[in-house]
Amino acid sequence: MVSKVFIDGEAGTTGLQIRQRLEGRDDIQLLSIAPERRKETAARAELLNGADAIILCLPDAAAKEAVSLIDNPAVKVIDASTAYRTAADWTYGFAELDKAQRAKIAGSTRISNPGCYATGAIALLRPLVSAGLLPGSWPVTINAVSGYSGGGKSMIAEFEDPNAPNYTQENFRIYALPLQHKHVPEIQKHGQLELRPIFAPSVGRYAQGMIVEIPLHLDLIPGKPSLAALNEALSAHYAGERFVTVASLAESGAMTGLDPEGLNSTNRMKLFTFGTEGAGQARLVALLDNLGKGASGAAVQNLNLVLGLDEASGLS
Ligand SMILES: NC(=O)C1=CN([C@@H]2O[C@H](COP(=O)(O)OP(=O)(O)OC[C@H]3O[C@@H](n4cnc5c(N)ncnc54)[C@H](OP(=O)(O)O)[C@@H]3O)[C@@H](O)[C@H]2O)C=CC1
Ligand SMILES: CC(=O)N[C@@H](CCC(=O)OP(=O)(O)O)C(=O)O
Repeated sequence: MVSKVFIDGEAGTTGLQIRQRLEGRDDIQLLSIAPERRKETAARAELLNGADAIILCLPDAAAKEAVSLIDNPAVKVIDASTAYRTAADWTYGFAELDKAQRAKIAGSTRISNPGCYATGAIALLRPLVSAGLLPGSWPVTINAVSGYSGGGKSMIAEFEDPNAPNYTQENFRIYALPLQHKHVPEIQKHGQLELRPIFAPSVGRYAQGMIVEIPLHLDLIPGKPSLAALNEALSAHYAGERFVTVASLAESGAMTGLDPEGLNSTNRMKLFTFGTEGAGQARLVALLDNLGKGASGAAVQNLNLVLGLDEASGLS
């Protein structure tokens, strides 16, 4: 059976990458809208209701409008925006969240694709909170760096196009200084944190690739977990997963640095537990492609699940 898929916002950064991942597949027929009609309500409504599955790659307001245009109850929706990531009636599209999530995604018609930073942070936090190694009440801080494609077409122009009104020659900057980044609510909810985490993101002068890290004072945490215990809990949680892997303590211990571009163009994420055993501190790190497991790759993984196809189709 061939499933009909419509990507609303297919000309954007996330939409284009999803399109590239789906093109050439014989189990999927891509429905397209004429570029000049891509913002016309009537044209979009027809495709939004005529597809088996749709992927929304739009700003939040446009994503909400698209959802309001759907009246065919059979249509399966994957939304890449922030609009529904903490909504109770939507399923969070991180298949590796816990043992039940994959089946929940497969059985849902409303799936919110996680934020890129949130994917890394939740991947590190959730298993440790679930295993009781990190109390949900712990004051968590999260630091991260992203390539500029994370800001979509406008940020790509800011860094690449000297004629863009916002063109910059900066090599690096921190941002989200009022501590109100849009990913914080989903990190808090799906990371099972009672306290709102402090999130300190930054962007560098490279296109794509992301590092998300959580430093911990292990000696202050009840039970004083060891680095090995953290590493074991992460490894156990992701055992058998194809797209999320955990470096062994030996591998992490032998490393002298980490390149944020290391998993570019893949749907993979790798987790590391850095530190010196016995020294009471840990630096937990997630490496992923903000446009891969952080966006388009995850969207295709969710599409495969919801259509009952091989979860890894079109993904590496
Ligand atoms: N970039 C990333 O790393 C990630 C992005 N996302 C999310 O995905 C969504 C899309 O982001 P991104 O691809 O980066 O953004 P882009 O700005 O690159 O693309 C957005 C696209 O949506 C189109 N669009 C805007 N409004 C409408 C509308 N009313 N009707 C139809 N099309 C519309 C835009 O058209 P036009 O071409 O005219 O501008 C553009 O093509 C956002 O919600 C973002 O938060 C999620 C994870 C990661
Ligand atoms: C570098 C940069 O600006 N990144 C974006 C986040 C990436 C993104 O688009 O967030 P979603 O995953 O929620 O769509 C930001 O911080 O707003």
